Amino acid sequence: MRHPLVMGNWKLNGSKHMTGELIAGLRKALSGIEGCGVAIAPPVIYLDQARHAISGSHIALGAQNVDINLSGAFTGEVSADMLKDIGAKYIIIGHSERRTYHKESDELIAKKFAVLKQTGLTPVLCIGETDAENEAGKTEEVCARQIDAVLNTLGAEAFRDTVIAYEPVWAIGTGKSATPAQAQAVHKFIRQHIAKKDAAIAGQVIIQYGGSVNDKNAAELFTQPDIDGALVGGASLKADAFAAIVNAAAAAKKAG
Ligand SMILES: O=C[C@H](O)COP(=O)(O)O
Repeated sequence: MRHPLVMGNWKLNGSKHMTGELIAGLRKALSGIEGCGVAIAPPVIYLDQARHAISGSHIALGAQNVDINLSGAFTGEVSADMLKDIGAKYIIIGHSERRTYHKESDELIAKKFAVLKQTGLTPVLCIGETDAENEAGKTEEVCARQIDAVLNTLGAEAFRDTVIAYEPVWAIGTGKSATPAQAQAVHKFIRQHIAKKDAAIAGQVIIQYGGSVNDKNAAELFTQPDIDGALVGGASLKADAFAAIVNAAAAAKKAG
């Protein structure tokens, strides 16, 4: 039975002070929450501090990127082995900011997915269409292509115990979230697309929604049957807002 996962992607934000304060606030606000997984992905330089700060809590550690190589002459990169060593579990790959600013291709992202699986880490595969693609009615085509890069190279089994984050690019950081109905339609399409290869795998994969999720709109998004939590950017930088989103996911799980 799959469960919701709410994950905070801090992106390029934070400091030693902020990491300590935010995690202390989260621990307080999230104590006793059940039925919803929680993870945070601070910048890589704060992972070790964050690992100590979340120790003994239900908050899992995540990271925002990984290299396809495990070691060697790859200046500036961070490997899956290193992320595992530092205690990270959920690793975001294919975020639209990396696809856009770092020109990451579907093929490269599929390789990242593979190295994470080999290392025993959990990929959080971000997919989603741009505004222009949405306007052109290409949402399903784009999402299918981004999933197929993994499906066609690693097979449906690779999606066991993994996470997909549907993040329409036009909704990220804009304050303009997809409506619950819009998001549900795409999430259903994603699950059905994987189910064409393996229904059991499709049924257990966690499909998060991401894109301007906040403490006001989260509850309604989580009433949708194929939305399993959220990948949260801006609102994950405030303990109260992030905790409210986690609470909404836990309440939705309890209700239904
Ligand atoms: O990874 C998170 C997403 O990019 C969403 O960011 P946002 O919540 O600031 O729109």
